Amino acid sequence: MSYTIVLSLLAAIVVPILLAVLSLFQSPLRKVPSPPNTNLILGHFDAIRKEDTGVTTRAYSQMMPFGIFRTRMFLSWRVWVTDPKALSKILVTSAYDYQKPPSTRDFLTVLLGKGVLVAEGLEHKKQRRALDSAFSLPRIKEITNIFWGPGRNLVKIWEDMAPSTDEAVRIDVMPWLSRTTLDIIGLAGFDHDFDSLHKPEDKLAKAYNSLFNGERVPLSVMILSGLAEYFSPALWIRNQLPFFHHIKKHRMIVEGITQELLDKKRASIHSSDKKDILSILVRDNLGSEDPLTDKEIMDQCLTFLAAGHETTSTALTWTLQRLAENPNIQQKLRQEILQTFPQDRDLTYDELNSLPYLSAVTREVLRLDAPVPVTSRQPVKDDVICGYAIPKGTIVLIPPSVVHYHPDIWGPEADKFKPERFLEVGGVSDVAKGEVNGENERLRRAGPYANLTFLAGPKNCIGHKFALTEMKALLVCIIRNFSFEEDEPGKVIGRRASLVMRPKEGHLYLKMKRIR
Ligand code: HEM
Repeated sequence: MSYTIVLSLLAAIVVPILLAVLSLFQSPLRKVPSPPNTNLILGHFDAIRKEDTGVTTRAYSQMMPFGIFRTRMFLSWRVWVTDPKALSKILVTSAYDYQKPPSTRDFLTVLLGKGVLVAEGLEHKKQRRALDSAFSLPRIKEITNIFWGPGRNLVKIWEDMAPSTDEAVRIDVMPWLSRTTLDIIGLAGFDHDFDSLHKPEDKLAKAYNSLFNGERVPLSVMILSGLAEYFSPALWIRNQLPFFHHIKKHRMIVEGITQELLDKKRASIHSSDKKDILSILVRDNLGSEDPLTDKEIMDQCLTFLAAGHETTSTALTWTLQRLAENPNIQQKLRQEILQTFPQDRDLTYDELNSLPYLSAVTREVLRLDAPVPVTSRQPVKDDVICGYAIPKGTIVLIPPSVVHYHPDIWGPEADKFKPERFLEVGGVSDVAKGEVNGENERLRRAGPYANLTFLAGPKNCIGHKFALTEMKALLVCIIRNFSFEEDEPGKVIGRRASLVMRPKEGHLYLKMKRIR
């Protein structure tokens, strides 16, 4: 009897693996160009994992003809797409036929619930419709004033840490920026003051750090996620690992706090004209023919907290590092801010956007250090991309960290930090926006798909205007008050992507000095 059970179990595991091996040999994906690799078991994944985020895949993409290439991860192929026409199909025209893979959606569901980041098809359209007004330009203009409070709190704390204009202090900027953006999303998202800048022991801040600042995703989780493509119980086994229990535990803490916020909001919704995202959502929902359920609203809250917090703080962390590495650019930015607005006061949305160099610096950092370096999709039916047959279920990877560094698109100095490229009339920026015809034919063809920081199409980042405005407001606060130097001049800071692309060592030290 037990012999039969063992045999059945073995068959349940071995047969799908054998079928997977067989399908590799029969797959039409074999025709997609692929860089060489020598690791029989892990395939290209081994090299990709060992290097800093983006380094290996950038090398692969430049080795291959432009537009599409294939790598192997264990027993399955991954197809990387950088061709603008193909990207426009995957992200825009056929966006709902290209879904997030089940293992990603399952992972995000454990982390955030079933908010708009996880939803697909009609469910996604419904959720996105419900959220659109809260993230529209007029709303962002209304909440820009909220960004200054946490910005000024940060400046005050850093002033206390760096009391003199003569002496620099060594500071890990990352946790401070993370707390600042958490406080901002608390106020702008829910009209709630977490004040995590002053309360490092804040329950939510701690739970969040545990969720996002944790260890690298373990190899076992990656292997089981890969295996799940052929053997679906692998997903269940993966979700029993301690890594997932850790996530669930901290998520429950975050969920408890957001439930309190939602209850408070509901209780006062008729008597308030608050402009925060949750108030607008709850208010719009009252008059909607197709309202979101309580659970759906809760899950949106978790999604904003996650999507709107670490992405922006990571982008700001990289901005300060880039400015420390480039003192001339830092000085030019400071000059623009001080000359245009000599008085230190809260700026409006339009005033913030009247600073072209600030805008160029922000865009250049988001190009080179895109917080989401790669995302994935899976076609729900067979398709053809760049002339190659792509069977239903293939994992298609869309890598901003490759596209943004491609010399064919961004020119021979693609890997250089050069905010000026966004200021040249008829230069890369205008061409990428599709506004003028530039000299670089490839860039002109790439148009909006040259810059994928916030992706494109119906599932693009709903918070991109929020994020850009928040980054600019915080940079104005910081750069007019402090200067930054590299901690170890010339040292290359490694990049590591878990959910967002952070410094590999888990911290980012800089030398900071007060300016006045
Ligand atoms: C620099 C900062 C940010 C970056 C680089 C960024 C990037 C992205 C990217 C690449 C996606 C698409 C992911 C995918 O479909 O695979 C996305 C989606 C999303 N982002 Fe952001 N984001 C940022 C800030 C924000 C902020 C501040 C918020 C909210 C306050 C936000 C809310 C969202 C939401 C709700 C989605 C899901 C949209 C949908 O699927 O319809 N993001 N973001």
